[in-house]
Amino acid sequence: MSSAIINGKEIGQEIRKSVEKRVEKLKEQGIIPGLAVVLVGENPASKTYVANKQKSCEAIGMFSELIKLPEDVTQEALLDQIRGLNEREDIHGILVQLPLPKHIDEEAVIATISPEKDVDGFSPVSVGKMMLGQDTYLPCTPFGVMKLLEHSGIEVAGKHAVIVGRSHIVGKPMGQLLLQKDATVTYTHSKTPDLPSFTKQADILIAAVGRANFITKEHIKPGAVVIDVGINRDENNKLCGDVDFADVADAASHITPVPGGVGPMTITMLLENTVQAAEKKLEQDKAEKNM
Ligand SMILES: Nc1nc(=O)c2c([nH]1)NC[C@@H]1CN(c3ccc(C(=O)N[C@@H](CCC(=O)O)C(=O)O)cc3)C=[N+]21
Repeated sequence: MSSAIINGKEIGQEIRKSVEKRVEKLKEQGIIPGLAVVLVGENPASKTYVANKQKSCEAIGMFSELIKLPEDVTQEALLDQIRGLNEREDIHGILVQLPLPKHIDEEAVIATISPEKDVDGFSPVSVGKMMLGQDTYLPCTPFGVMKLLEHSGIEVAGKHAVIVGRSHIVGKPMGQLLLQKDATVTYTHSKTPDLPSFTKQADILIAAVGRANFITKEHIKPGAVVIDVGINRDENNKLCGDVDFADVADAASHITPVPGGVGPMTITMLLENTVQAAEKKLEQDKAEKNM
């Protein structure tokens, strides 16, 4: 069997074009969508990601501001920064780059982001609304995976989706979004015995374990759709996913590469969420003026 490679870069570009049109519309009404990115410390990977996010914002005419704080910033100073951003009229979305240094209470930081500006979809309010199927910002990576499936013409309803990994930011919400589209969902994780016996039942397999080349063809049912959310470095420091692409590619019907699969979609959905935040704020401001 030969598999179709799902091109996240291309699909992401296509979506970005339509997001860019919405940015132009907002500009005609005097609004420039603004994203604040808070970066704590000097983690080189975080710096690269943050630079990519800023570049992507600017490429479609959005405004992005980087708030760089030292590694030893206090919890209170960080919370103050976020409270300040919550109040800013020109900032529609706030993203605090994770992970944060160990002395910082990550949960408290995320909970301080105003839900109206939580374009990452990580805050307790956003997560709760997502679980209830209410209107909210969806976490960018799972949201991006849903768009990849949609744009690739892959039906989700009635399929068995197996998620490997249960992180708050990928595995858990990924299962919810698939469930909302009528998939049957199984969660697996590090304590799942005989993992291949579960993954081999997957019509759609989501690999979000954070271990390089962990998923091999022994885990795959022939014809399965394989979505690789991992971003790891192999022994040669080369970027690679959680899926051993060369091993799995022939067995899968569709597969996402790393790089060029899910990663570009994560950033695309961050742009989408930020533009949506700006649109919502404009609508609200208009409604208030008419009262
Ligand atoms: N608050 C927060 N929100 C995040 O969304 C968030 C975060 N913290 N911390 C780190 C992770 C990681 N992440 C990536 C996004 C895009 C690519 C991406 O575009 N990757 C390219 C390759 C980039 C390269 O070449 O290094 C690709 O897969 O093709 C990767 C990683 C967002 N994260």
